Parts: sequence; C-alpha cells; structure tokens
Amino acid sequence: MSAQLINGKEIAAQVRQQVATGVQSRLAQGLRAPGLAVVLVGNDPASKVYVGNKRKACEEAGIVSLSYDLPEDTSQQALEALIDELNDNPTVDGILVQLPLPAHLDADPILVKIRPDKDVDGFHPYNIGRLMQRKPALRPCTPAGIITLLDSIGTPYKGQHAVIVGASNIVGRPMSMELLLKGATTTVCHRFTRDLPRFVSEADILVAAVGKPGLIRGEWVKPGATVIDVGINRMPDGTLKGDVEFETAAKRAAFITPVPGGVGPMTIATLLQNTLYAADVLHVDQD
Ligand SMILES: NC(=O)C1=CN([C@@H]2O[C@H](COP(=O)(O)OP(=O)(O)OC[C@H]3O[C@@H](n4cnc5c(N)ncnc54)[C@H](OP(=O)(O)O)[C@@H]3O)[C@@H](O)[C@H]2O)C=CC1
Ligand SMILES: Nc1nc(=O)c2c([nH]1)NC[C@@H]1CN(c3ccc(C(=O)N[C@@H](CCC(=O)O)C(=O)O)cc3)C=[N+]21
Ligand SMILES: [Mg+2]
Repeated sequence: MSAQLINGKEIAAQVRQQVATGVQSRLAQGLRAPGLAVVLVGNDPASKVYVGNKRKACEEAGIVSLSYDLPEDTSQQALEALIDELNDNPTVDGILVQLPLPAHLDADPILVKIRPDKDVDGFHPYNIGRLMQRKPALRPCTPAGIITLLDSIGTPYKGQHAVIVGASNIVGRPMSMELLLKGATTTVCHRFTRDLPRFVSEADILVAAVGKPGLIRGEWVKPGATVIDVGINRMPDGTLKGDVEFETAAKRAAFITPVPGGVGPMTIATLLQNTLYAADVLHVDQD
C-alpha cells in the first residue's frame, strides 16, 4: 500500500473535542446544554446501532440526547404530532429522524415538517436550497464531514476533477454541490452512467456512495487520486466493506479512507457540530 490513510476516527475525535469545548463555553455563560432529539421508529438492527452511537457521542460532548423510540406500527399522524411537539420544545435544538422509516410511513412530509433551524441532518428543502445558493445553513452531515476530511489533508480543490459515484439526497447530490462550491469540476455518476471506469479513472477526488461492496475496482483509480469511500456494506461474515476495492485502490491512490473508521465517524461528529451550531446561532430567540 502506498496511499496515506485518512483516519476518520481520529479527526472525528478532534471535532467532537471542539464541540465539547463549545458546549462548555455555553455552560460557562449560563446557557443550557444543546439538546438533540433522536427519533427511531421500529426495530431495524443497523438503525439501532447507529442511533446508539449518535446518542453516546452526544453525551460525551455534553449535548443532551433526548430519545424517542417509537414502535414499528407508529402512524404517520403520531410521528407528525411528535415533530410538532419537538419543534415547539425550547430545549430541543436539533431533531433527527433516523432513516429509513418503516415502509408504511412517508418520510418526505416528516422531513418537511421539521423546523429548518432544527434540521441538523440538513435534509429539509430549505437547507438544501441554501446549499444550492452557496449560502449554506445546516449542511447534510456526511458530505460536510467529508469536506472536513479533505480539508485536513490540504486538498487543492480548485480545478480538480471530483467524481461522485451515487446521487442520493443524503450523500451523492449534496456532496457534488459541496465540491462545486470548493472550486472543483464535478461529475456525478449513477445507475445509468455509461462507462463508469472511464469517469473514475479521470477523478482527482473520488467519492463512492452507492452501497455495493467493491463496485469501484482498484485498477480504475487514477494514480495520486484521493479516494473517499462512503459505502457501508455488511458482509455475510459480519465484517464491513466499502464500495471501493480497498487493497488495490490503496496501491494507486495518494490518500484513501478506510471502512470502517473513515467517513462513518465523521458523519456523527458533524451531527454534533450541527447541533451546537443550531443552539449557538439559530433560533436563539427561544432561550
Ligand atoms: N458512512 C456514512 O456516514 C454513510 C454511509 N452510507 C452508505 O453509503 C452507501 C450509499 O448510501 P445512500 O446514498 O443512502 O444510498 P442510495 O441507495 O440512496 O443511493 C445509491 C446511489 O447509487 C446509485 N447506483 C446504484 N447502482 C449503481 C451503479 N452500479 N453504478 C453507479 N451508481 C449506482 C444509485 O443510482 P440511482 O439514483 O439511479 O438509483 C443512487 O444514486 C450505502 O452503503 C450506505 O450504507 C450512507 C449514509 C451515511
Ligand atoms: N436521518 C438520518 N441521518 C443519517 O445521517 C443517517 C440515517 N438517517 N440513516 C442511515 C445513514 C447511515 N449513517 C451512518 C452513520 C455512521 C456510521 C458509522 O459510524 N460507521 C462506522 C461503523 C459502524 C458499524 O460498526 O456498523 C464506521 O464506518 O467506522 C455509518 C453510517 C447515517 N445515516
Ligand atoms: Mg436555541
């Protein structure tokens, strides 16, 4: 392996420490700790693990985590009523509804109901619109966390070709906008892209966010590229694998993120940053 590993776990720990310091400074000023409401509907085992990690990270940073674990058969109406209540609760600075929701629930009306100034996931159309207009407010956590990783290695974005594989609302599309705002030339690849290997081979910055283990072959990677692997694929033997064939890609890349220990921990650290920002800067009228 010749690539330098981007240690997401370590950088995430630094970010969480900064957030903890920010929380302490609120307390020293006589302000309350920031509050994050985490809503989990149903019993999906992976969601339970993620939500547990988010709650633990909150508490370590001094953020109050309010847990709302709702049964699988929760109605759309009941979930919307909970959002109304959290929107009006002055001790709640951030609201996160863990996705995916059970199949009988419609996520869109829920996400639109969350007050934009409490939307710490950055999924509300208002926050997506702000990002599109180059006036970001609350930014989606995974793409924003990836920018923190790329900044940490001194990425010279301007004029670089950034190729994003995957075009979801929560990762691929906002990622392309973040990189565009940094001055990269961006290409977004998706299901209908013809000749994926050609685009990958032209990427100075490659972000893979598809959810298919090893889809991106190491021999496609441009020598000297920076490779960011968002994919989290649970293998039959219980191990986690990214979307990039790690061993071969690491021989060609200059920088690469591991799975686990890369982007995942940054997503959680960025959620804490967003929650502190929501408490410090947004809806301060409530305090
Ligand atoms: N580390 C972290 O913090 C996070 C990790 N993840 C992980 O990242 C991965 C992607 O998540 P998410 O964005 O939510 O996934 P989605 O399933 O919502 O989106 C996947 C995207 O990949 C595209 N795609 C599917 N097949 C191909 C293909 N063969 N070639 C090119 N593009 C393809 C889809 O295209 P189309 O639009 O045409 O359907 C879609 O745009 C998952 O493994 C997920 O677990 C997700 C969020 C956070
Ligand atoms: N409203 C909402 N917001 C989200 O941000 C959101 C979501 N729903 N639904 C699911 C996806 C996925 N996601 C991850 C977060 C952390 C890790 C993470 O910490 N991963 C560890 C490994 C964890 C493990 O061992 O399973 C790592 O990569 O090192 C992974 C994935 C957030 N998501
Ligand atoms: Mg407030």
